Amino acid sequence: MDSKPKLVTGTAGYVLQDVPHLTDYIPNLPTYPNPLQNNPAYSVVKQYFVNVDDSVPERITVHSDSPRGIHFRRAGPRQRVYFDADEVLAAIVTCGGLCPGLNTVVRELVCSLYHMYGVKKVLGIDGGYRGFYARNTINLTPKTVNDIHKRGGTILGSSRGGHVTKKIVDSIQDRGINHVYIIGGDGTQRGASAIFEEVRKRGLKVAIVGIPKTIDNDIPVIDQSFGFATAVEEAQRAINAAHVEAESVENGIGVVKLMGRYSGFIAMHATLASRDVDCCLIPESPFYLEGHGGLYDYIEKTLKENGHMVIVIAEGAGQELVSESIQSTNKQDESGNKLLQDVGLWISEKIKDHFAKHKTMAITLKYIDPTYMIRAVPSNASDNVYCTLLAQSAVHGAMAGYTGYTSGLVHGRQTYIPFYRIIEKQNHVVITDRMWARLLSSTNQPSFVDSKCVNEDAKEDH
Ligand SMILES: Nc1ncnc2c1ncn2[C@@H]1O[C@H](COP(=O)(O)OP(=O)(O)OP(=O)(O)O)[C@@H](O)[C@H]1O
Ligand SMILES: O=P(O)(O)OC[C@H]1O[C@](O)(CO)[C@@H](O)[C@@H]1O
Ligand SMILES: [Mg+2]
Repeated sequence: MDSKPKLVTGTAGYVLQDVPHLTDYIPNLPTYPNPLQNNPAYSVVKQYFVNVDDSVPERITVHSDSPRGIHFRRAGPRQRVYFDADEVLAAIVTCGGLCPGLNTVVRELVCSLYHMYGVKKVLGIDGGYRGFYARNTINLTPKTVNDIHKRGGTILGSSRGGHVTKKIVDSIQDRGINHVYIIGGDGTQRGASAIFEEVRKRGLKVAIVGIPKTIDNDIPVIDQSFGFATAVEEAQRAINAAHVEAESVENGIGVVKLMGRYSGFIAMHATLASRDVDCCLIPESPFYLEGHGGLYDYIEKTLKENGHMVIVIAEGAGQELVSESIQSTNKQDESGNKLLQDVGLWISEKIKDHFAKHKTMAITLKYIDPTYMIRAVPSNASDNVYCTLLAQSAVHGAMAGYTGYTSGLVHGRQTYIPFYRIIEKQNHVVITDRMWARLLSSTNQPSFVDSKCVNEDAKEDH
């Protein structure tokens, strides 16, 4: 059975959704003074250690009569730790699709363990979850990871599928691993939660820590996932190319397909950043092609006014329309994620066919699909800083005996979030939210929705 959520309540409706601690199921664990107390880099910093009561609110927009609401435990170093440095054998694994910053997180986990806590035994698990069953692991030291943040991808390798909880925990137990840092998206965090439950059931002194990774930015609760900003930045190159191509010919249309299986954050942010995009189509906002207020109408109007246009489409957008014209295959990847039809190619053909058939105007359309280019690059400077803080927070938490949590940024503060909050749902663009309204007013595209049909319950402020 899954462990129960740990809730701490206080006055005025205060709720702390706390994370598990090793002492919840192992009594009388010895503690040690935090070695950072003797580290000149940290000991001079006033209030460096986090107060045990510090927590971060989930919602920061409040009214005078609002209850204090849900909070998460603030991340950071504690006065006392539950592991002696020599006792720790840490393992790091990267799972799921690539994302800029994976190598930075790996590097900073290794360096934080070594330099802050004096932990010398750190293993890299080769090729995702299935690597736990493999014979080989990769020895990680500050020297071997020194410049890996300059490279895209992950030096550890990654994979989809292959998660067998019991076999993974057997491997953790057999090897004597007692810190497990699991970097990955929603599927990975589900896997990490299952590993935590099994570890707890077996009563093992093993900290299981998740670090959220996804360029789709579809992990809930956290402000933004690492690598997302880099992916959005890289997407600008494709949009720029589409714009240059489109404005160089009469009635030129540039179509760019960007990643985003179920969430259109990359497309939305890339559009807002670029200002050259006239229409952004995302999975959360159904659209239609024909008739008044449809896409064809809008394209015709924009071309008449500007002579060219750029359309950005997220890979998961309009899948229901694609399935109407191409037979849906229901194919899945090894992790069980549905494999999508190529909506970029489909919409490009539809637009070309429409204008050829109706002969309203001659158009030239160029389709750009940067796919893996936006996630295979190394992380940019701000993502590198973000990855560093995430990794350091993850290590502080494990050393302090916390477990079963994802390390994440909430309103600009590092926190420890219980797995059940991370895996309960996916983060989506809320089309009744101000951010989408900002996009609509920047592109001037039709909203494709009838305001009367908007579900009031779906409204959320950002
Ligand atoms: N429900 C689950 N329980 C246990 N393991 C899971 C579950 N879902 C996925 N996994 C495992 O997690 C790993 C990664 O999952 P997935 O391929 O879905 O990528 P992800 O972590 O969601 O990242 P992304 O979607 O950003 O690429 C895989 O090894 C998969 O087997
Ligand atoms: O081809 P792969 O490796 O399965 O990855 C594709 C998927 O991974 C992601 O980048 C992250 O989930 C999605 O946007 C995309 O659909
Ligand atoms: Mg996923």
